[in-house]
Amino acid sequence: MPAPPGLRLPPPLQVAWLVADPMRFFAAGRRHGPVFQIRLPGMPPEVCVATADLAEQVLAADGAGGRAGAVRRGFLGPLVGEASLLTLDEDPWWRHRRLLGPPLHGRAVARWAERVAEIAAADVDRWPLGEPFALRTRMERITLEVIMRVVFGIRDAGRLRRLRVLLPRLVALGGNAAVVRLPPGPREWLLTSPLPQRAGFLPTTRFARVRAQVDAILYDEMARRRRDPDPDAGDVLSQLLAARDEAGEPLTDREVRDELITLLVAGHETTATALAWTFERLVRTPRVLERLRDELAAGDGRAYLDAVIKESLRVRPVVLATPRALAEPMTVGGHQVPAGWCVAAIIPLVHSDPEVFPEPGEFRPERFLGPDAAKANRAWLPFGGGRRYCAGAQLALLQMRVIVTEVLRRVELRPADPAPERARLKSVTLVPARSTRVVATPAGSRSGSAVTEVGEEAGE
Ligand code: HEM
Repeated sequence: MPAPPGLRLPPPLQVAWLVADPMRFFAAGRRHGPVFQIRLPGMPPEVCVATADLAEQVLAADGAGGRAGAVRRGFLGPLVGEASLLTLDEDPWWRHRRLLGPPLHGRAVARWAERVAEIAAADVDRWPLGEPFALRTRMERITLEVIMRVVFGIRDAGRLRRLRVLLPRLVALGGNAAVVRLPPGPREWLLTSPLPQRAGFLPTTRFARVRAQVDAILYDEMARRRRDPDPDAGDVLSQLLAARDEAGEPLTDREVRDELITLLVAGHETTATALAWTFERLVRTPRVLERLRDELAAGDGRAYLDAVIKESLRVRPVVLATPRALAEPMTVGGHQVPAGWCVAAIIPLVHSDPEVFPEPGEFRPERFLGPDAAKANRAWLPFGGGRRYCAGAQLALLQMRVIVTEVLRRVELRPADPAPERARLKSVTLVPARSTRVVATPAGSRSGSAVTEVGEEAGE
């Protein structure tokens, strides 16, 4: 069986192209066929696929030697640790996945709709009116607040104030190339030994200091809640402390810490970016924005709102790919892929297959409402798939429904600049290059639908 064809450029040029223009880079790979190979420096060859059927084959690797954790460990390990859903594989991963499932289930997160709406409303009320601003930054503030309050369950105002500063710093420094690209041995030495800890100018030292400050707060929260548990607290941290695995064992504090940072890293900027793209598309597609406003004002906008969110995540998916390192060889689209290589569904390519999504560049939520909705849903992969399907998808969708509704009932938005925003690569995500620059004005007399309606059905 032949190896898949691919780009012939040397790996350093491939990575330079990927960073400069991710969409053109993958479009160039796609010209070799729906299964193609890319080579990035210091990484095993990666076999990329571009259709829903092939993506299904790739995601089937999860049950057959495909390791998502092994791919992520190198760049996420220093931040999320070793006991994280993102970086674990096999049995230890499965144990964590079962313990994190219930607090993130649709029905469990639905009860947070009112809280999310309050957080969003308080933020929107502070937005500048009549002048351009970056909407993505505001969305990051809102989704960070959601993580701190409903995932970490922090109530103390002083702690919230400190974490509002520390958490974005932690994520930025933990993703800094000067920390991520170091080999594990020297990195561990720089992060933990007393000598380099005196050199405050080093990015590793700055990262280690912020990490220690955040960890101190989280471990203290855990100790308080263990001392004085609140059976009615619905936050994820409280539920994780109470959870027991099949052997009746709880997660250790270290494991809980790693999972809290995991939920922050996986859930904060991704959701903010998804919201930023939703508004970036809405303000440039007045027909859709008008219909959404009208349906929300009429009180039964849930179906159209969901279609808008799905279409936004289709046409501008936040996460680029679903890579798996292969412990066993596998066959994809008639090509043999050896053990040690990676396979990945490239989400924007799957989402722009004209067989499933005619005129794929058009922002048309009706695709998810009409007779072809079932076909569209099968090829819709913004949260990945297989066993490693996004653990926070229900929380992300709940936030998107509630926040879009709250924003539209409070302000009118228009683009600061008519040209659509390009996608820029930020780590493994695609973000709007200008951070969704918009101008807000107070909303007219129309108001949105009840937030409780939006939240109550999140478990569906
Ligand atoms: C719109 C926002 C989001 C998008 C687009 C997104 C997308 C994804 C994708 C594509 C994956 C990889 C799936 C795969 O490889 O097959 C993933 C994994 C994950 N996501 Fe999300 N995500 C979002 C929000 C969230 C939120 C809010 C949380 C939690 C608070 C979260 C937690 C996770 C975790 C823990 C994983 C790792 C799952 C595992 O490997 O078992 N995500 N997400």
